[in-house]
Amino acid sequence: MGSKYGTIVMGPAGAGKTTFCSALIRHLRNNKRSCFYVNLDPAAEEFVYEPDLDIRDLISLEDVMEELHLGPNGGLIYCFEFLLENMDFLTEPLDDVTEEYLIIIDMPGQIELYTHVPIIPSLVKTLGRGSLNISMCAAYLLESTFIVDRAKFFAGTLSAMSAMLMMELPHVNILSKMDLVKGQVARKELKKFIEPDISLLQDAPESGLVYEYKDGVDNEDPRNADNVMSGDSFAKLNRAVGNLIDEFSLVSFLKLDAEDEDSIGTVLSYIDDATQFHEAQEPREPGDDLLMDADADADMG
Ligand SMILES: Nc1nc2c(ncn2[C@@H]2O[C@H](COP(=O)(O)OP(=O)(O)OP(=O)(O)O)[C@@H](O)[C@H]2O)c(=O)[nH]1
Repeated sequence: MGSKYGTIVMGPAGAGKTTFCSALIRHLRNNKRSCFYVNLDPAAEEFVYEPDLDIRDLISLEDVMEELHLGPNGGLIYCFEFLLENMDFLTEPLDDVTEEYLIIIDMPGQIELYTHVPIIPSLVKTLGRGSLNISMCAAYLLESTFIVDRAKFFAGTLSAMSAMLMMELPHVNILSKMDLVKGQVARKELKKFIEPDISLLQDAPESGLVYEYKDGVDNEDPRNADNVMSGDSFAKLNRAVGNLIDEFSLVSFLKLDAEDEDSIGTVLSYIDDATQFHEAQEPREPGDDLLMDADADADMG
């Protein structure tokens, strides 16, 4: 177990990452806990709480785009490659952070940074290794308004899973901006998204299916369709994706409303569990293990 604790806050653009970081910092301060806030978004603009460490002091996306004539995504990848070559910028200040701090790392919204290229996974490995040895957990935010469109919601769930696979970290999934769907969706309906219920995907209307036939062919025969997928294949694909999510039963979401202290507190307690911060604070009494074994035996019996 590491003697430093941290969370890396990820998720698609606009999911509410920076707002969540601010809410988390506010909550930690209210509860007399310390935190060390790291901004790794080289295109970030404004912060409620000034970062303790900011990638923009090393490199700015604007400069990279201007000087190297790169677009925003290529520029971002360049910034992270530059950071990886200059890891002292990150590791030296973090070396001095002590165990009572929660290190909060605010990431950019381009999900390809964690799902397509191994840049962030290798950065995370560096932080978790060696003298730093930070016990990390990923906090992955998905916007709750996605649930109005099931396909979009499940695509978002897949991106969360993809990040889980790439990062190989304890992972907390969060549905952000819950205030925007509160009162709009019945509690029972919402539950099917919190613990993704794949029947939602199977029941999805097969809208969007297009059959296009070439001229002069038998239009009754789907094999002559010039494109896309038949209704059957589409339903089959949905089923396969649904089963994949279902078998990966680790995917469930915590509800977050950045203005609601209780929801922040709940998310924080999951982060503390995932980083094993809780465990380090509450050392077990000798004999606890025996008690647990006895309980387990009783349950088995
Ligand atoms: N209603 C509501 N709005 C929120 C909440 N959290 C964030 N927002 C809004 O969502 C927008 C995006 O929030 P950010 O925190 O900037 O999102 P981000 O994920 O950091 O964005 P990028 O860094 O650009 O990827 C802002 O207008 C926020 O005010 C929330 O809990 N409720």
